[in-house]
Amino acid sequence: MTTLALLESVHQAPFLRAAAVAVVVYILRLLYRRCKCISISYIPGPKKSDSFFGNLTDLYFREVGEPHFQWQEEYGQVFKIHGLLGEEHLMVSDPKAIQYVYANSRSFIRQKHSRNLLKMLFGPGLGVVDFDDHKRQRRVMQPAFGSPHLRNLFPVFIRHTRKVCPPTREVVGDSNCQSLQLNVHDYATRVTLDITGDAVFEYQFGALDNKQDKLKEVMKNVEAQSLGNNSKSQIFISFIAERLPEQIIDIILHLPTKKYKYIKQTRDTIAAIAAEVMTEKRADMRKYLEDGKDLMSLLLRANAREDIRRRMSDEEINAGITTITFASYTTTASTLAFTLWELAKNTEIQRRLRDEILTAKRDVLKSTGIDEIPFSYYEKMPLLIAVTKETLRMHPVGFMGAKQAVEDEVIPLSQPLKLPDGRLITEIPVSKGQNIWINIPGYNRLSSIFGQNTHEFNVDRWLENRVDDHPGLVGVYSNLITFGHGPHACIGWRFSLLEAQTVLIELLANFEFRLPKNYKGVRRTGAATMIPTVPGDREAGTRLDLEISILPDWDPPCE
Ligand code: HEM
Repeated sequence: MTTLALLESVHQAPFLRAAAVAVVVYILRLLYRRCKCISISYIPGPKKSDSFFGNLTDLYFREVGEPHFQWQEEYGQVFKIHGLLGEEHLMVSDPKAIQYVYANSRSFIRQKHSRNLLKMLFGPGLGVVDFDDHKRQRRVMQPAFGSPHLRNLFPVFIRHTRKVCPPTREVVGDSNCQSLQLNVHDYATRVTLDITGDAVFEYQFGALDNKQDKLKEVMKNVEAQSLGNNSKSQIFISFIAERLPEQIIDIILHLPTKKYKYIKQTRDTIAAIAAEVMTEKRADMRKYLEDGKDLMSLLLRANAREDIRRRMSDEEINAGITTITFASYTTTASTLAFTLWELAKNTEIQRRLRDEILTAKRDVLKSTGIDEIPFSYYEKMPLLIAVTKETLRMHPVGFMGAKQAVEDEVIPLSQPLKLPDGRLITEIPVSKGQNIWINIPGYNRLSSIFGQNTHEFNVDRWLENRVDDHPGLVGVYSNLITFGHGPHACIGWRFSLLEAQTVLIELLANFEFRLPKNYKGVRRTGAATMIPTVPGDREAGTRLDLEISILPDWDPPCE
């Protein structure tokens, strides 16, 4: 193609025109930033792996954690990595720096490509909006995720959890040998989707009854095949496309690539479900205008307000439903699957945890006559809590802490950083637009916080050493950064803990989990969240196979 023909096609195709403008603006911005001199060039860090893509190929193509741990080992808690076209990014696992970046939500917001991707998928929901819009939406939704309301939701958790066991027992029981290899992620996804729908919106997805095949199929594809970047050309297209002005990002969804085709399919499917939820609830509007603390009542009451400072628009409510659905069920399902994987590898811990669960069940049955451990009792189950914390530490599924400075800022450090010329610095000035990655996998493995051998799954660090006794560190739960920190920290962390623990109790009381006979490992793959995949076979989608067998002599049975 001649230069003239190329220019002509750029001129004629709106997307190419927008892309060309984005590249030019980007290069000018880069040059401007270089001239302005608040540079981080002097900070040590890994060499580029690729002259064009910098270290982004490490971040996207290697297993989640591998580059994070390697660089942390080599350069410490603060280092520089290379982005596309010579851009320089900061990566931090320093607790004080993390605290500062997360807590100052007016100075640091989600990186633009990540914000655009979420906006494309869900619209202007929590996680995408910032500043006053974020404060307003968060204030409306918060009561639905507080401890008092969760108490009301517990029966919903139990109801759906109990639906997992009978069909699984049937499938395993029919297999002649009383054990079977199953994709546990699939079961976890179905139960968390059903719990989210019912507990949050009183909507019955029916995934455990195989009613929501379309959504499940779409979501399986979107995570494994399109929300990450699987090739250099995908990194490049995402780089351009997801940096376009927010007002026109929707045109990207018409790009003829597999990635955006899946994203569009997903968006259309979940938007249709959100619209269905809204229509259904509006038909029964009076019920929601009362004093309920469930999310639907809170959203619809906010929608009906006259005061625009407290009102939520139809578009925001739709975005709220889709954001919560996605943020809730994918994350908790993968966390559950990683928990079962750790228990399959550590059979002695699995045995001890099952003992704790069965003892609790017997105690409760004896004292109350009810075969159901109330959630207030979970606090008296130290191993259940330790297994949960250790899994969240080892496998933080929301692994991408992609932040960007909105203005020139100075980030403080908890310990001095030694520069190559011998100088020690205790803070890092950054300029407006600087990309910062919170090294979430790396922080969760810091031995200064979590003790020795942090790459090993060891529940004793929580039982004996009480590593969460350190006061004033980061995170909303036990010094872990897994649920984020500050105003944008996970709104559903308590919901997720209660849900995962309830499902785990039921599964371990009924089944034993082992590594499958042809076990080839599990790959922690980066997409929008961290998902388990089969090593060397991303096309197989999100998958974690384990060998399951029915436990003998469990009484009373699960339903
Ligand atoms: C193990 C399960 C989960 C993990 C690891 C997780 C992790 C996270 C993280 C790290 C963030 C912060 C992102 C940032 O810094 O911008 C976040 C935000 C969020 N999470 Fe979760 N999450 C989980 C479960 C849930 C559940 C169950 C819900 C809802 C029921 C939920 C809803 C949200 C929402 C709405 C946000 C955006 C909050 C905001 O920007 O104000 N998450 N989550």
